[in-house]
Amino acid sequence: MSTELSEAGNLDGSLEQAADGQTGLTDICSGTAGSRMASVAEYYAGKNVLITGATGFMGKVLVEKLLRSCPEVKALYILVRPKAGQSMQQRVSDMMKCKLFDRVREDNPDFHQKIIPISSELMQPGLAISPEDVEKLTACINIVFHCAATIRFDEPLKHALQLNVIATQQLLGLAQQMHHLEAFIHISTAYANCNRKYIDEVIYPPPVEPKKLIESLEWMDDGIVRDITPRLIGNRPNTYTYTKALAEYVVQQEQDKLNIGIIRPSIVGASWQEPFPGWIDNFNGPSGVFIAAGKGILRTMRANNDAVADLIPVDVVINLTLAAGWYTAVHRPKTALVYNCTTGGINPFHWGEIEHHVMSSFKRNPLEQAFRRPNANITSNYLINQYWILVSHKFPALIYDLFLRLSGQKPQMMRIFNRLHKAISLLEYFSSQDWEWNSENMSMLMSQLTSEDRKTFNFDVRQLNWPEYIENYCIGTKKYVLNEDMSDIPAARQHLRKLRNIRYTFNTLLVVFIWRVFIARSQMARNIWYFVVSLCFKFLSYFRASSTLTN
Ligand SMILES: CCCCCCCCCCCCCCCCCCCC(=O)SCCNC(=O)CCNC(=O)[C@H](O)C(C)(C)COP(=O)(O)OP(=O)(O)OC[C@H]1O[C@@H](n2cnc3c(N)ncnc32)[C@H](O)[C@@H]1OP(=O)(O)O
Ligand SMILES: NC(=O)C1=CN([C@@H]2O[C@H](COP(=O)(O)OP(=O)(O)OC[C@H]3O[C@@H](n4cnc5c(N)ncnc54)[C@H](OP(=O)(O)O)[C@@H]3O)[C@@H](O)[C@H]2O)C=CC1
Repeated sequence: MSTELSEAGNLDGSLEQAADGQTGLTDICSGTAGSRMASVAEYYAGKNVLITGATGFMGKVLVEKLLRSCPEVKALYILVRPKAGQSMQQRVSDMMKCKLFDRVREDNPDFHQKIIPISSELMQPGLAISPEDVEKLTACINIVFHCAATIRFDEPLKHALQLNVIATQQLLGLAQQMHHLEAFIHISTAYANCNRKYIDEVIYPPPVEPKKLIESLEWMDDGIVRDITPRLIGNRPNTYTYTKALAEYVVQQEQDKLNIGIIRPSIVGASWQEPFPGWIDNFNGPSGVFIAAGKGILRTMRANNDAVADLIPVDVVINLTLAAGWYTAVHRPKTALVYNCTTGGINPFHWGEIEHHVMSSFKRNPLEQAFRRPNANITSNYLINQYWILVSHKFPALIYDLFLRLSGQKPQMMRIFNRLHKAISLLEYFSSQDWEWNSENMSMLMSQLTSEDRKTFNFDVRQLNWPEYIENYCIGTKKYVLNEDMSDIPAARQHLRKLRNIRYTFNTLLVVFIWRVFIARSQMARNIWYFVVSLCFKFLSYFRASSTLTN
């Protein structure tokens, strides 16, 4: 069945035309030449904006930036579902209380009036939006930002397809009913085509015709789908990148009916400048790795020191997204424009450098209650990594769990390491190789902005100072993810000193113990020991004699 499905996709000649969606930048624009162009904030003034995924990491930053830098925006309609026992209203009200919105709150304490939550479960038919809400949205929305997705790397294919592809199709259907829609901006990922080494700003032919895949998976039970997933995703590492590639194709299919922009960010990290340097609220991507290393839990990971670490700050992605929304609506490109939102080609930084700066930052600003002193190394060698996993992860976990057991507590360290190893194994694909992205459209977009907009919606990553960014990122994980207080840093340093002393004591005891075992069992070890000790004595007496002579 898997072969049939993938072959069906690959043999479909019409798919090959998808790549032809690329058009020269000079002939894509129509309309506004000659007249004074509205600035980005002026464009959003009086507009009704629809956002999916507004409760997520990037969605929240998008909502915040729109409210802060486009204060005349009319309303933000956000699609939200109830979750984890919380109603939609409760979730939105909690979100608005979050620290991220402090600056907006200062500027406009009533900012919440502009946020209009719409109940929606994207996995349901019709996105589970009520008919009244559909009517409201189709009557007033001017621009759509589609951020919602499952970003889990271990998501079962059916689920990932339902959310990342089918929900996108449904949203496109809704968008087509909108009477005043000016632009549809879809957030994809720079890794949608990670099966290629060079990635252009085009939509590549999808690995399979999405419609055929959807029809085929419909009748299969979860077990069959799980079995054929590796064959279907082929040389992509997970269902996430696979379904994001399919989603791009689905979006492109509507380019004749809608003005479309597709944003492809690489690895989205903490904010660079706005609203605060280092803002981050999750463990995804590198953040979890940094935290695990800062806590002294993670000591080794497979990554290529010399590979480019294509991190991109979340505020850069959002600034580019808003600018792309403006450009798409104002210039109405004839085909969907793709923006590779990456740093590697413009201001490259490597995993080896990240390792160095993360470690030194956590030594200066330690996390509270670290398990061990932060000291992580990356290596591209499988065997060396396995060795360090054994010595620096499993062995200490075993000892710590033994200590917990003896003191009547529940052992937990081995379980933590097993989860960490699972997470890391899913990330290593991305940290062990590099890709080259063309990001001409990012430069083109920048050239279209006024100098004022270039400052307000800054996505010029040439200005990014990596060591400073990484320092703020690490501090951000401490402040905003772990909710640790900066005033506790002296205590955290004291804790690290204690850990260092424990390590020295432990190492000394270990050497003495091993030596005692050897001495007790082997005549040769005893001879070596006496030889070394007598050599030391001779050296000491020579040293003493020569220093007495010189005095
Ligand atoms: C050696 C140190 C020096 C550093 C230098 C080297 C650094 C190398 C870093 C390499 C990073 C490479 C990153 C590549 C990313 C590619 C990006 C592609 C871009 C994208 O488009 S999408 C965004 C990326 N998506 C993700 O990152 C999602 C990955 N996560 C998952 O798929 C799942 O969460 C995972 C890892 C399978 C775990 O699943 P599960 O066991 O079911 O756990 P939960 O998700 O429910 O989470 C439970 C609990 O754990 C916390 N958590 C989640 N992830 C991590 C983590 N990586 N580290 C630590 N903790 C983590 C999570 O918040 C939950 O906490 P609760 O308190 O809520 O229970
Ligand atoms: N983070 C990264 O490194 C990168 C992300 N991207 C892309 O950016 C976009 C945003 O990612 P990010 O903010 O990090 O992801 P998050 O996981 O933080 O947010 C996902 C959002 O989607 C919503 N969502 C998920 N499932 C459903 C559902 N069934 N019904 C309604 N809403 C749902 C979530 O809502 P809820 O709160 O209810 O779960 C949440 O608001 C995605 O399209 C992703 O592919 C691209 C490159 C890198």
